[in-house]
Amino acid sequence: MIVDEIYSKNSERKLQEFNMRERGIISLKDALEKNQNGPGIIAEYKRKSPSGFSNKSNTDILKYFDGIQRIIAGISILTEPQYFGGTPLDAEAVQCYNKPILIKDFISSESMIKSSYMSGGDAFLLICDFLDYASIKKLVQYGKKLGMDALVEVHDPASVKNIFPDENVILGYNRRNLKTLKMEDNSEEMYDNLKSYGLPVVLESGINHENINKLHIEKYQGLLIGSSLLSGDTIRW
Ligand SMILES: O=C(O)c1ccccc1NCC(=O)[C@H](O)[C@H](O)COP(=O)(O)O
Repeated sequence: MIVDEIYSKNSERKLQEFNMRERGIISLKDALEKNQNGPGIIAEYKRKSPSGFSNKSNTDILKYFDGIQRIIAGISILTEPQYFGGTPLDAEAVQCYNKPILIKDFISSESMIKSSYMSGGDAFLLICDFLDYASIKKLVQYGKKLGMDALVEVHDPASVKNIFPDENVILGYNRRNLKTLKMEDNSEEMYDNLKSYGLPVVLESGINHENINKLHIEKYQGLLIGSSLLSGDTIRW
């Protein structure tokens, strides 16, 4: 499975050695909780993805965020180069918008969290479908020491047992099954379970102008949107 491959290559990733932060931490969790008029949009930047997305319309990252900075609550950056065409330079570059930056890499170690922090990240991703409870707990607590929030994401209902709820945690439901790469939306069934933790919940993947009014988005504190916005889609509700 591609995602297993990505995790297995984490040990080969070149980590950020120099502190490229230009500002203090901006809490993604606070930004989503403060967002009044409905869910906050977390706009994701990527040049490509394993499910076949290729960014042809917005190849200039700063031009892209110049254009949408007024309508978004946060920024998601994939710095992974091989599968997403990313680089830590993307995270460093978007600090200028003073929006919370989520490093959406497949984080599996404290050194990757530290590297995300040094690149300008304010939050990081932990995926319950691939990391066990003990790892999620350890990494959430390490990130908390740096002042960072953790987006603790699930797709498979069986992975909910790996959630470690803490004050720096945001929960995410990924509509995409990262084991099959298929969009398998179980959000109706999963939402109440996730909401019972009393933490903000973000809906992720495959959100576009055609389905946004069918996804009951008013229940969520955040929407994580990549491909459709990068392809020029207009998202409004
Ligand atoms: O997007 C993929 O193809 C993908 C494949 C394997 C693992 C993760 C993948 N994407 C990461 C994400 O979760 C999405 O980039 C993010 O939720 C935005 O999704 P979208 O709006 O559909 O681009």
